[in-house]
Amino acid sequence: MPQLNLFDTEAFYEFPENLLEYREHFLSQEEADILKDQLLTTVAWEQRSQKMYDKMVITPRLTAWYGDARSYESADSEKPVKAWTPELLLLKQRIEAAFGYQFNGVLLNLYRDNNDSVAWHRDKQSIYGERPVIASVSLGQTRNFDFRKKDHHQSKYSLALPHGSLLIMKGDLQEHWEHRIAKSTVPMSERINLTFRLIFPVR
Ligand SMILES: O=C(O)CCC(=O)C(=O)O
Ligand SMILES: [Fe+2]
Repeated sequence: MPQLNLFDTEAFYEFPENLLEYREHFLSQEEADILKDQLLTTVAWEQRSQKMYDKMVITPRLTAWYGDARSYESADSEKPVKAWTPELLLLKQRIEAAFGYQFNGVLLNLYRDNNDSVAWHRDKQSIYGERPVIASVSLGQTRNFDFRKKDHHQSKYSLALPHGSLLIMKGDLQEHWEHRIAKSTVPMSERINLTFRLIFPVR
């Protein structure tokens, strides 16, 4: 497994290779530049609120959902889903062709600067159970993607996700590991992350 860096050697843990697939240069520099500019200006970015320990807090990043037309009626009002744009559909099809997985929706996150983040969590919303396959494309500012074992927080991994990279999370990853993008004290420019998922009922 290339490019998996340990957070800290004391917290060493063998990261199971069957949980991740990684392509550092999935998109060329030019493709990634074009897509990033396009998404920054055309996506319907929204700032949402989420419940955290019984309080509503503003999500520290902007988000948007796009997906299959047949998913609209299943989407709750908290998560309005827009129809695929041509560039998002093309990217989805390219990942599907390269890896043989299937997706019907994508969650986009925009981290505007070093103060934007996503807290430790697991992604278990899939109707396909505990072992969803999620394909994550990163554009713009390189940020560290941190993992920790759900029931053993000292077991940590951190992976820097650069412009144009693709990370696939699969197997028991969401069952046993949490992940996050931490805030940073270092000034940073914007980063877009797209997570393609199979999340809506397929009929
Ligand atoms: O920004 C990322 O790389 C990950 C985002 C994430 O974990 C999520 O949207 O569930
Ligand atoms: Fe996530």
